[in-house]
Amino acid sequence: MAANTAENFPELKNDLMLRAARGEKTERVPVWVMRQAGRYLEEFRAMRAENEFFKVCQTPELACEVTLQPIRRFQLDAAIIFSDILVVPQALGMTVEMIPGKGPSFPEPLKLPEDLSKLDKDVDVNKTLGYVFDAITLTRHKLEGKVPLIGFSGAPWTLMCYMIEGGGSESMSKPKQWLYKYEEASHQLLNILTKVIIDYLVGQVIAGAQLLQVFESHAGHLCARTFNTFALPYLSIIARQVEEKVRAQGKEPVPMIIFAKGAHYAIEDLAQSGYEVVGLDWTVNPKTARHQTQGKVTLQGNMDPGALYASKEEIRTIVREMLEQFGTQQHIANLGHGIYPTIDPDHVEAFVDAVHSISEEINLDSKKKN
Ligand SMILES: Cc1c2[nH]c(c1CCC(=O)O)Cc1[nH]c(c(CCC(=O)O)c1C)Cc1[nH]c(c(CCC(=O)O)c1C)Cc1[nH]c(c(C)c1CCC(=O)O)C2
Repeated sequence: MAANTAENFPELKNDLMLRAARGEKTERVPVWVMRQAGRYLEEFRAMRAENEFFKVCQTPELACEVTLQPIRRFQLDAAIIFSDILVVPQALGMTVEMIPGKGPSFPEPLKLPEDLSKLDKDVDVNKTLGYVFDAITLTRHKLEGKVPLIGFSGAPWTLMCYMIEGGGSESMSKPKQWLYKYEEASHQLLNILTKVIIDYLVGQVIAGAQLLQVFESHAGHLCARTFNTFALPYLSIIARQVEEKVRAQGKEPVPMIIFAKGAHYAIEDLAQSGYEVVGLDWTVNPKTARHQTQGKVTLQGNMDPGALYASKEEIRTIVREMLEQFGTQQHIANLGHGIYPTIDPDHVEAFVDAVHSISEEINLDSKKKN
């Protein structure tokens, strides 16, 4: 079957991630790693030496290749399509550059409410982001059903941060000014983003994505009050409308993961916001999160990304503690944020293998006891 059509995909051989996300029983804990395709892999660095960052995103064959790199090396239970959250501001008409050693940069960030008129408000995602859909479809075929493929988008507040701040920042003071000075314009921008994000995520499912993760990476710059006003309502609309619109297109909805980094104050609300899975950063105590979410959702996370600097033996000890705290059901193991570029890939292997072998062992022990 042609690799460019979103049909007749190879049969899925490992559905652990999907079962865990839906709250079904799993014989071992599935695991994947945020930024699992990235600079800690020499084959990724080789690809980047030849190709500019957004060129990799925009070329389905290259994005597919990079997505598969960690899958070839490690026994991961999911692949995540190689792209970036900032392709959405690009689709809205903004210029984004990826500057080596610095990160993303917007030469013309939004400064005042009137700048909203510069954005393309009627984005046709098939035209502007069709390359991501093509990369997803190609990757679904090339994965040969080995593991499911995760699609993703940045969340409205997080994208608003970059579009106004113009890049990374310690304080995100410029977008925060908008929240307090230009409340109406802030909601206008968040609505523009929500609309395109919904279309974008639906398009990813139609193209073949089997789970979706929404990255609210800058939730930690908000407080409970601003999160409830400027982030949570939009996150809920996204979960609800993506499900409805996927169904309306005659497709089965896929499980959705919300990762709101730094939103420890919102875990109870996030568990009721329409997502099947709530991702936790490494500052959250798994037992507290279990208590707050009461089995309503699957939890994802949350080993300190820095723990991959520990020895392989120490990594096993840390993984065991993490699994004991989460329990082995309704859990998807991951780091609490993206992997650092200076991590030794052998330690990623130790992490992945430890999650599998230790969770299986705990499950067998509890079966024997019963
Ligand atoms: C905030 C954010 C961005 N991008 C993303 C987020 C949300 C996750 C998070 O909170 O980290 C999401 C993202 N970015 C990338 C992926 C690919 C899929 C994966 O393997 O996880 C995903 C899921 C590739 C990338 N995106 C980027 C890289 C490294 C840049 C390079 O290759 O030169 C990769 C592999 C660049 C990027 N892109 C972004 C930043 C701030 C940076 C620079 C930071 C850095 O240098 O690590 C924006």
